[in-house]
Amino acid sequence: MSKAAVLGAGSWGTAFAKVLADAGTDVTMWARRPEVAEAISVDHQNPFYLEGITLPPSLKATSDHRLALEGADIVVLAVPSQSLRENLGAWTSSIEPDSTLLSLAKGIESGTLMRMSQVISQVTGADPSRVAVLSGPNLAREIAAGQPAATVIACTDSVRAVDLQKACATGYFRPYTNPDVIGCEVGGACKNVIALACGMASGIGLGENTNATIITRGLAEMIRLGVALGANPATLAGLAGVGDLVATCSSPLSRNRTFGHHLGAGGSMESAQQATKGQVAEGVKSCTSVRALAASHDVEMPLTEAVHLVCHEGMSVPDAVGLLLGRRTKPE
Ligand SMILES: NC(=O)c1ccc[n+]([C@@H]2O[C@H](COP(=O)([O-])OP(=O)(O)OC[C@H]3O[C@@H](n4cnc5c(N)ncnc54)[C@H](O)[C@@H]3O)[C@@H](O)[C@H]2O)c1
Ligand SMILES: O=P(O)(O)OC[C@H](O)CO
Repeated sequence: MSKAAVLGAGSWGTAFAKVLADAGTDVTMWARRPEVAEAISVDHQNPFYLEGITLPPSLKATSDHRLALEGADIVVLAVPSQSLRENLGAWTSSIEPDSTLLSLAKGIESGTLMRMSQVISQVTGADPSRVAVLSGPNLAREIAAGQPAATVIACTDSVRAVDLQKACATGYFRPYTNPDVIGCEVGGACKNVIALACGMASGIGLGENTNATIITRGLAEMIRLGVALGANPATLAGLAGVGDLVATCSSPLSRNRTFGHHLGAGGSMESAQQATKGQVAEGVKSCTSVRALAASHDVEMPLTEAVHLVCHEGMSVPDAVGLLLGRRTKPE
């Protein structure tokens, strides 16, 4: 039986730990706060992030990362992108030498413009073949409630990908393997930015035509960037691209969409942060890093640019809409 450490006990870390436990994997979670670890181990609940969900009694949690990592052959990294490097620095010496490192985070690191798998290899020294990424239309609360969904596990080492697939396949969660790590990471990071744009549009009262237009043109941006970085465009036509875009851009459960909606409705960055209940809306920081990554590869990403201008340079949402619609016309 595989032994997994899930490092991070927020919404997705908790929901994915439940998936692993339901699949028969031995799981120990690490939570930053001891009270979160205690609620998971003793009450089989995580009321801080997934209120009302009962967790499997077999799921254990600790606030000591060394205990979680002891003997783990799967290490699941479930903290926000911008905190991964710092957290990994503290965890690296306790990670088992040949374990597989699975990233759940969907973002691009500010400043370095690195994908999460690159950060993981750089900080831990792990060969890239040991690093995997999980990404797809996976809103945590729906998965935790056992609603059927699929996902992609990307790893250049197909044996590790299949081992991970076995460790998390359940009657409600269907993982597909894919060797395209870059495509999965680009899809996961970019869809959050596009979901912010969809939320902004709904916040100013725009309807489904606008939503569909943003999703479709957002996909075009994502594919342009992915191809420039070496991704297979077919990955972005799959669960980790279109699939995740549709789920995140359409659901009120999405923190990114909710954040954007509050900005569109006239709220401040601070009130939008409160609306997401302190949980991470990765696109707010990643819009700037994705924009910079695109610029460094001469890739045009006008929606990403507009989201950056609204979030970080004080542009109003109506002005951003005007900017986008005022661009020169061109073939599709
Ligand atoms: N929630 C979802 O539906 C979902 C689904 C798929 C992927 N993801 C991705 O998974 C990653 C984690 O998301 P989440 O939903 O679990 O986030 P969250 O905000 O719900 O929880 C974040 C967790 O990381 C911990 N943490 C450790 N160091 C931290 C730091 N320096 N700053 C902030 N938190 C820190 C927090 O204590 C918390 O347990 C993100 O990249 C997100 O995009 C989320
Ligand atoms: O709540 P969001 O916007 O972070 O999106 C959650 C997941 O990434 C959906 O797949």
